Amino acid sequence: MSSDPGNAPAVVVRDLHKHYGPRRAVDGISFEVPTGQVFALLGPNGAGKSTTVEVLEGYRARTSGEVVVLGTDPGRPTPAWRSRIGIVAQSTKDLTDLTVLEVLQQFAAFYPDPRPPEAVVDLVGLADDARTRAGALSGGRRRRLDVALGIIGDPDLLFLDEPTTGFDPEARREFWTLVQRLAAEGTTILLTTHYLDEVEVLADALAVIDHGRIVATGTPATLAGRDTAPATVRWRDPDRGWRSERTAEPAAFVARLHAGGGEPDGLTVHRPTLEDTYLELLRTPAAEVTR
Ligand SMILES: Nc1ncnc2c1ncn2[C@@H]1O[C@H](COP(=O)(O)OP(=O)(O)OP(=O)(O)O)[C@@H](O)[C@H]1O
Repeated sequence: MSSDPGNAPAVVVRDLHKHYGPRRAVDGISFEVPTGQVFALLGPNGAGKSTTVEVLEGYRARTSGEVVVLGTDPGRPTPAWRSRIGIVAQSTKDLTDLTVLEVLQQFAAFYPDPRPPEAVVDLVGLADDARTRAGALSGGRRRRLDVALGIIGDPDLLFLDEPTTGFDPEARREFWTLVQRLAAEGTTILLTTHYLDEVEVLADALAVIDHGRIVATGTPATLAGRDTAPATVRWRDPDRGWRSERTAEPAAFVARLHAGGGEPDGLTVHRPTLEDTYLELLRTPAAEVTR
């Protein structure tokens, strides 16, 4: 039996490598996911996110490194351990002629302590489609069924791999609310995504991964020092047209501007957004990034 004290991190990754022949898909990454947190792995196509997650899920052998997930090495998964994790993968599962509710009832039978299927149907917003054939669902609603299948076993740790790709804006917001509910109930969530707004809304912490390496870790608000980065003040000078100034003290600068000529025309104060910071991290050679 593996040890899993309550305050231990849900996930520990130390110097993980995964090579496909000469390709270093994951090239020495380390991070921890504290129990109860929503942690995002963010990175461009081919960065190594899915490979990392598949190793953590116990579906891909690693080349080297230490990995502990819910107290267990996923390289040696047990049925009891599997029942404690939920997976919503990128590709949708083959669906049968069964209805949404029947599919969930069937999957619930695989777990020792599942959530009630009817409650899961409600939770993911599929109540109207409970008796729809699963194969007849639209793309977005099919994705909700994927999420339902991921949580039917009432997992302690849920992997969400690019969960909202293909969602319309309303469906994304509803999905975010669902993730927030699961997190509030204590589910630890590891999310991979390309969407910066999704990270900003959902993640307690994140790691940016590029070319198989982590180039920055932090919270969405403070990643790579963006909260203390200089601001850019922009305004239109009546004589000289549009002006801009980068300053660490934007309030003092705007006060001086105001004292010199009243209310500045077209005034904006801009600090780097998460997207600005992320794109800058990907432009910066790995050796120059402060971790
Ligand atoms: N089975 C495999 N055999 C060989 N190379 C692979 C295999 N799976 C992934 N790769 C390569 O490993 C690298 C990382 O891929 P991975 O799918 O982990 O990235 P990702 O960050 O999840 O990308 P995406 O956002 O596109 O899903 C890529 O260069 C990819 O081509």
